[in-house]
Amino acid sequence: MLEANHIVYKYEDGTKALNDVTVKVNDNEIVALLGKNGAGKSTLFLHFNGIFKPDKGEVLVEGKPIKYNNKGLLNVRSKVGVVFQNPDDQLFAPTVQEDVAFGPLNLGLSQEEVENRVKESLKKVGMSGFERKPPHHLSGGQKKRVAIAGVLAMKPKIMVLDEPTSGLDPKGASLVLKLLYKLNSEGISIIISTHDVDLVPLYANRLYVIKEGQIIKEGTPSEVFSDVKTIRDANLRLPRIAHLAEILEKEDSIDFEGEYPLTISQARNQFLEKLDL
Ligand SMILES: Nc1ncnc2c1ncn2[C@@H]1O[C@H](COP(=O)(O)OP(=O)(O)OP(=O)(O)O)[C@@H](O)[C@H]1O
Repeated sequence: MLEANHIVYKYEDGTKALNDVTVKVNDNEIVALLGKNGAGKSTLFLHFNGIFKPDKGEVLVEGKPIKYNNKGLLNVRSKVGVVFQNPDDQLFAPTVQEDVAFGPLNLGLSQEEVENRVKESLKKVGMSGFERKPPHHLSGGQKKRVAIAGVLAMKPKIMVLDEPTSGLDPKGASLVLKLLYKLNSEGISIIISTHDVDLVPLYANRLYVIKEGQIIKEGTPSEVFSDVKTIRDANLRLPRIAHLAEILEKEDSIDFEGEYPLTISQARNQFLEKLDL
């Protein structure tokens, strides 16, 4: 569905932000890219819809390399929707309605189709009724949802979200994640960047860990978080529940056999079994 193969990218000042990065999002997957500040997550994501062109390597959408001409980029942007880390970088029209309409208008769709898409997208993100508001009058969580609506209005097959829960309170974060989960169940493949290790096991099918512009681990949440050394090496921490299991293993000799629980339900099952209750 979406592939970045051996991407190398250097900024103009000489910072080598990506050094041979290969990641893949399969059909209908939710993939998370985990990495500390400055690891290269945003730089990689800006390659996914052709905003950045790699110095080396290539990005493929539905098996075809991105073409960096106007037609090619329009084609990619109708398939791959990128939601930036900071919604203020994305929302610039005077009203929510105009903002969400911007992408579909650029696709050359009829006024009627554009209006339908705006209505449908705002409904999906729970922002109907905000059409006339200026985006800068919205809260952080509302801005994120309008930014997502703007991408949804393009009817993408793949959504790329840079830290979709950062800066949101727990309820706001949970609303956004539930929305992404729903969109995924409707057939959209998703890749998210984050350092929120507690939420990741709840939604991601597969994880990549990036450090200093290189992928240092790939696998299911359980495979990745069982590799405690790599997680710490990437300057990340274990999910709280796994950390509790790690302490119980060290201090109370409870053997989790290399597979720490990551969610409350996994913990319940494993604790009941290990503690023989
Ligand atoms: N415009 C730029 N010019 C020069 N260097 C940059 C630029 N933007 C980012 N970098 C550098 O590239 C590297 C990767 O940055 P990037 O923003 O991709 O990291 P990130 O993983 O998204 O971090 P964060 O979690 O803080 O958003 C960092 O060393 C950063 O300082």
